[in-house]
Amino acid sequence: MTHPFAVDVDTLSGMRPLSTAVFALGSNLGDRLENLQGALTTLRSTPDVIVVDVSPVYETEPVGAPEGSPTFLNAVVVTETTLQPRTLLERAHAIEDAYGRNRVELNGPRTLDVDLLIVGRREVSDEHLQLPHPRAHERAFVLVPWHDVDPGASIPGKGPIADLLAQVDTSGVRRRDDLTLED
Ligand SMILES: Nc1ncnc2c1ncn2[C@@H]1O[C@H](COP(=O)(O)OP(=O)(O)OP(=O)(O)O)[C@@H](O)[C@H]1O
Ligand SMILES: Nc1nc2c(c(=O)[nH]1)N=C(CO)CN2
Repeated sequence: MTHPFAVDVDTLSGMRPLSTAVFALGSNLGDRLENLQGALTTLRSTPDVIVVDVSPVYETEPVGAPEGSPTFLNAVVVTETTLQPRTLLERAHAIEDAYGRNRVELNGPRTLDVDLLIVGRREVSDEHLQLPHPRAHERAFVLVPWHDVDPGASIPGKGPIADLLAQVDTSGVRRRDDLTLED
């Protein structure tokens, strides 16, 4: 006999809580806008991920990259999702791979970089995933576009992004109103 309080797996998965997951997109190789657009389109079509905000596109000076590296286009995408952090990282890697990302050269030019900045207030630290992203709080190319779409956001353990933004040098970050990511 079925227990009167039995709950099947589908019902349980339907009850998973929504978290805000924020992604940073970056490209400094190939058709940079097309690469960011491809990442956004793929995120939009990812089951259990709802895109709620997309930042303007910024042209940014490379940080920590080899001398003479091309400038990046960067943007931030805010989502609501029931997926777990590790699953989100897998989705991010799959999107990078689909856009020809070569992950051999550290900080080298890349067609597409998809970083997971936060997943709600989750903190994760293992060899594959760190949450919040360990460098998000110090990166103007992340904080400026993120602040545009969610000025009240915070990075767990680091504080409100508005405060973090006030502490970074934003001179290498220039909004490109002529370039927009489409729905
Ligand atoms: N929050 C995170 N988002 C994305 N990747 C992460 C995160 N935490 C850990 N990683 C790991 O970092 C590894 C290297 O990532 P990646 O190649 O994108 O680094 P990078 O873009 O060169 O530098 P950075 O991590 O500073 O942006 C990935 O394989 C991934 O497993
Ligand atoms: N301006 C800029 N600099 C970077 C970027 C990036 O997306 N934009 N990504 C890096 C590694 O992920 C290293 N340096």
